[in-house]
Amino acid sequence: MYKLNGRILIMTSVQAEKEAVLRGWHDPRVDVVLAGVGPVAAAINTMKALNANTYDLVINAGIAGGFANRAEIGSLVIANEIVCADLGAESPDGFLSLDELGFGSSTRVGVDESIVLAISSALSEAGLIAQTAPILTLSKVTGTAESTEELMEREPKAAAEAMEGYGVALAAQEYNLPVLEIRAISNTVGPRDREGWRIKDALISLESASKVLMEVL
Ligand SMILES: O=C(O)c1cccc(C(=O)CC[C@H]2O[C@@H](n3cnc4c(=O)[nH]cnc43)[C@H](O)[C@@H]2O)c1
Repeated sequence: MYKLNGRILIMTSVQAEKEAVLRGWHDPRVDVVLAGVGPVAAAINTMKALNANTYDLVINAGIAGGFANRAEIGSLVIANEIVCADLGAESPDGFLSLDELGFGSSTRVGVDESIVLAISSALSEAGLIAQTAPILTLSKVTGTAESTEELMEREPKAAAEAMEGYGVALAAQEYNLPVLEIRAISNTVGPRDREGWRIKDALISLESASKVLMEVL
């Protein structure tokens, strides 16, 4: 069984996500801090939080879009890799990541496999629908069939996309801290349909997951 010894920083993008986490996770070892929306705000605000206090683990938690037939609405995805999916260059032959362009900055951040395994097993044992898979970070919500298809082809293992994970992960890396990204699926990635977002359902899943995380970590 995995048990963390120390303090945990949880970054959520908005207040509703913060409240969902705090409804599930009552723990003096935990601070839940707002990251803002997007990877840049998330990196800046995570750095500020890490500057102000000492932590042993950083978690980015929130809602996300799930790719069709990979992650259903209301289910949970725990990142086994945090991938920056739009940092690079378009070309007639497809997207070129920063790594492929030779800038030497990795756009993929790894996670501690033992923590991820412990969490996903505990979530499944608690009866929640959970999987581990890469989670993509993008600066904008994918909103057309073409860009969805391109992304799914380019990242065949990715189950979800959100907008903060990579920013939070880079800040955690600066402090040599392990990082996790946990997302509850609110919508299916595809042509923009804001009415179809099931935010309430996703926030309930996030609350349930937080209860389990409190027991595991
Ligand atoms: O309107 C509300 O009540 C509300 C409650 C909680 C969260 C929100 C947000 O709009 C959060 C934005 C946040 O969600 C992530 N997200 C969700 N779906 C996607 C997606 O399909 N593609 C990319 N990001 C997505 C993202 O991390 C945003 O920061 C509203």
